[in-house]
Amino acid sequence: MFRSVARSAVGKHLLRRGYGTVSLPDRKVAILGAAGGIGQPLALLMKLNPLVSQLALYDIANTPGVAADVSHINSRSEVTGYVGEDQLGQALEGCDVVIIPAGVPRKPGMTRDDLFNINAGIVKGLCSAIAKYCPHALVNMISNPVNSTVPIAAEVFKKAGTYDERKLFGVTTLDVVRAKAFYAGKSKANVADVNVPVVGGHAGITILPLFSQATPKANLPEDVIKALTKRTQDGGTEVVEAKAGKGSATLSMAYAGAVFADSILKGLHGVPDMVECAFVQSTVTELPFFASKVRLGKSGVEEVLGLGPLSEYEKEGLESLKPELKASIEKGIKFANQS
Ligand SMILES: NC(=O)C1=CN([C@@H]2O[C@H](COP(=O)(O)OP(=O)(O)OC[C@H]3O[C@@H](n4cnc5c(N)ncnc54)[C@H](O)[C@@H]3O)[C@@H](O)[C@H]2O)C=CC1
Ligand SMILES: O=C([O-])CC(=O)C(=O)O
Repeated sequence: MFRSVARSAVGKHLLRRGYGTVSLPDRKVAILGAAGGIGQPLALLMKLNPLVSQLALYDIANTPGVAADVSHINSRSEVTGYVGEDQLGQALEGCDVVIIPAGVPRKPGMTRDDLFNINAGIVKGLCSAIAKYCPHALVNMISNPVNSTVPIAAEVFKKAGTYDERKLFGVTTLDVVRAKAFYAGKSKANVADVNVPVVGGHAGITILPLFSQATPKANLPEDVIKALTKRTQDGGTEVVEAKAGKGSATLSMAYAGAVFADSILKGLHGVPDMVECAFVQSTVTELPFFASKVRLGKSGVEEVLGLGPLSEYEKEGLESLKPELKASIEKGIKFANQS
């Protein structure tokens, strides 16, 4: 364990715009896979979050350096690095939120499902440890294929008797981030004002942006909506190809992961109306897991919101995505129960 203490002078009594003037509670956040392409910038961004008091950085290698580096930033949280499986328990103990970007990324020509064979086992092992050491933590799953790793996590928690559907999230925020950026580009709206829900799952056609509900309204023609939809669905592949064998999205994902974790922490803190899209246990469709808007609160998911009115194009997209999403969910459930 590598403890690098750089407590900020302001301690837990913070006076920050947006966080209120009251003293902030202690919150421990762990990042599993913290030395990776996503893990490192995500560690940086979580170090900047005043709602975090303890930041535990865990990986199978290289965490001491990342923890030492991040710990020198003069913000609130105390940073501790943990390396190797025998330190995983210490990293997790007392955690309120666990963020998981552990596992291998895609190379050109691969689908997210091609990562299943390696990442399913990694996620299963990490979730078994979460069930043991911090069974009440909220879990933000980034590792791909999210459409399968979230069901794997749910099964592991069910077997351990710790499953709480309000506390498990597949992080699909990057799809929303991309949809917002691409829509702003076409509609000429101020990107900071743009909102676009993205539902379904997190792979190819299972990613369904609802541009008919995008705000500010722009009345974009059908061919532009179709092109925006395709670009959002292929956003990950666009980055994988541009990186040409050096991995997939890391910086935009770290940003998205930090945005989502901030909303989760604000929900825990009682900030009202925290709504994010996420891949959660759901009855919105006949599928057991589905990404849609969820209202976040003191126990995690407070309410899974419905899809709202869909255009004909989106209705078709919804029906087309279901078989693939169903198969990915079932693959995860089967894996968790057979091994
Ligand atoms: N949900 C989403 O929107 C996105 C998900 N991803 C996924 O995130 C994952 C990580 O991507 P990168 O950070 O680019 O990969 P990376 O290879 O740069 O980093 C992964 C890290 O995980 C660590 N790791 C491997 N096994 C581990 C274990 N058992 N316990 C703890 N750490 C372990 C590695 O040592 C490495 O540091 C990939 O599966 C990728 O597909 C990537 C982008 C977006
Ligand atoms: O495309 C990938 O493999 C990584 C990912 O999930 C994304 O960037 O959306």
